[in-house]
Amino acid sequence: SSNGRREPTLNTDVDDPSHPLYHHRRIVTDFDYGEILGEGSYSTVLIGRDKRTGKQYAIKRLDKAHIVKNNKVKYVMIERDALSRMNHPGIVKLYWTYKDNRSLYFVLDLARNGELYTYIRRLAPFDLETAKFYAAEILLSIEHIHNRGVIHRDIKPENILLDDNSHIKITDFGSAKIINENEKAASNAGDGGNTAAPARSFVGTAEYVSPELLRSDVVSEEADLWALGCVIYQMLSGKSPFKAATDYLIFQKIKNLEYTMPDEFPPAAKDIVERLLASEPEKRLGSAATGGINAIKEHPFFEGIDWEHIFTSTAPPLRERL
Ligand SMILES: C[C@@H](Nc1nc2c(c3cc(-c4cn[nH]c4)ccc13)C(=O)N=C/C2=C\CC1CC1)C(C)(C)C
Repeated sequence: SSNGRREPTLNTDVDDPSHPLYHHRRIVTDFDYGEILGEGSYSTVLIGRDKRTGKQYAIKRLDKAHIVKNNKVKYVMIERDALSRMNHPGIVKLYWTYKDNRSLYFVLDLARNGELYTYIRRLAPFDLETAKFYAAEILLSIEHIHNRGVIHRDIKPENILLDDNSHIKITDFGSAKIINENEKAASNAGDGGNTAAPARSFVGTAEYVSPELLRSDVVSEEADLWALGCVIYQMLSGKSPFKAATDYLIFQKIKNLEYTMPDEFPPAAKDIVERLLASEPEKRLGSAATGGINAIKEHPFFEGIDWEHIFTSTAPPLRERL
């Protein structure tokens, strides 16, 4: 089988009484709705409580009219398809979807400790062990996303949530790209230049955008590894590597690879960040040419990480609990 079984996409005829999951479906009145956790451009994420079980979830509510008016239906379907393929502790799980006459609802894991961004802003620079731990969990989650034929394309501290035990949950697949089988095969056949449609229309968050996207080259999995490099840099320095007053100036810095390592930057981390922040995706640590994701796992920066058990281990104390 190909790497990562193709999970069935979320099957809507769960509303059909003959569907095996018919009795598991949910409707809007099954939940009490609580505080708003975050606002996306086309969505609101709020706390939902399942009236039957009392369990709390994050509920992403999308306004149907708004989505249709702004031609975002495709992105909503991609997000739902991408989320439905995921089955990993480091990625928010999608439990059900339902709709009413105004909105679409996604019911997902609630990550009670919020965004990694909040911790970086208040506590960075992290000590090396803490940065190593979170970098390892992010890497394993990115590996799973890629194995399920998805490129996230918007990995950043705001989309890396922390659960009750301060383990990560990657979220927001609204910018994801799904590599369908024949595209993957073709790009493996080496003519990736023209089959993997270069994602020109989309741009993630300026500070984490990969140089290949700015050159409007083909964007592949390596774009998520570039973003990982930015996040490691940010955990260990407190700021993202390519900062500037405007997006245009940020893009210039990225294209010219204009970033500096602060003096106090831990040497063990300097090398891996430099190898992840490689302009050419093929030369980037973790690309197929450099040995894939295993080449990252084997880097000395990750010395001592127990890859098999990290998600069930005790997360390092993030000094001050928010
Ligand atoms: C990134 C997103 N923000 C958020 N999205 C989700 C959260 C979430 C939780 C807190 C939080 C929890 N405690 N304190 C803050 C703050 C922001 C959150 C969650 O728990 N579970 C699933 C989520 C999203 C699922 C989505 C893939 C469909 C934006 C800003 C777009 C609304």
